[in-house]
Amino acid sequence: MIETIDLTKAYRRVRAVDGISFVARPGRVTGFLGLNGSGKTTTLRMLLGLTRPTSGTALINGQPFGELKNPLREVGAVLEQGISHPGQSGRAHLITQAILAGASRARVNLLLETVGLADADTQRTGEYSLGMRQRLAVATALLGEPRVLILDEPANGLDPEGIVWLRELLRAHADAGGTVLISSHLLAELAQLIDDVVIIANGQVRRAATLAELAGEGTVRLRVRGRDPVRLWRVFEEAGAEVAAEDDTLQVYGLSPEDAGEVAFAAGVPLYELAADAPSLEQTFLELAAS
Ligand SMILES: Nc1ncnc2c1ncn2[C@@H]1O[C@H](COP(=O)(O)OP(=O)(O)OP(=O)(O)O)[C@@H](O)[C@H]1O
Repeated sequence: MIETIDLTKAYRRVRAVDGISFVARPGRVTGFLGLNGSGKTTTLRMLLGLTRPTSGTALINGQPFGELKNPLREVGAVLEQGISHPGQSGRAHLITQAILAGASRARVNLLLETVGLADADTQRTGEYSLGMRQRLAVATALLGEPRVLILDEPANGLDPEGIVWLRELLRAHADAGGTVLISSHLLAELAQLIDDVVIIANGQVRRAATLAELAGEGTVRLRVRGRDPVRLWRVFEEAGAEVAAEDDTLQVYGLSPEDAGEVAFAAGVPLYELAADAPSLEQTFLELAAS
């Protein structure tokens, strides 16, 4: 379980994180989403005891990171910056980290298999691709068999096969009762991976929901074509809609198809086409993340 309560980090000029409260539950994969600079990394760093909050609380399994008795056995993390020495092989890196985490050589072997690096274990990490480095970082995070996983932009650099691998790994972790918090600036990148979403903007939570709930939200877009686009544009705006044009088709936001039809009828403009597009998840995310 991960919980933040009114968590805040102020730098001299910026409130990087501004009163964030959310929960990531066991058995669920939670996507932590926001545009660049919205405060994701700062929040994750506070959860991991790497940045001190200005105020508020960040808890892992009910305790601040600094008070965890055996942190490497409770929480594993993949942060954005590289973690390994470029001259060290993947295996050597994992063995060093295993000593810190109190993990066995057998676990190192198992994890090299799990993350698909068994055939590249003696290669220097400096020669690894970005995707291989992400796999090594995930293996490192899993060394202490932690129940909580925190991953900052782990999908960066992964090819489609890597995304499938990550999805299966995170799903198995959550199904076994683990808690997973995974950040990204693209919802599309995580849509296949996550159960819940927490969307932040300017250091504040804009929406916390299940992915299924979010899929039912967002502004429906109407595509309208009629005899007199200029007049249609005006009457739709007068009815409170936002309107944009693409060739002779109007894109209308904020009206139902029924209302748009009635407005056009009242204005005496025959319609040739009226279609409603459900918003994509990405569009709904952007509406919230840019607000
Ligand atoms: N050490 C720092 N000193 C001053 N400002 C900082 C510091 N760290 C972060 N910030 C600012 O805080 C805000 C949030 O940054 P943060 O890195 O948490 O965002 P992010 O959502 O992780 O973005 P990205 O996806 O680009 O990593 C930004 O405006 C950033 O410039």
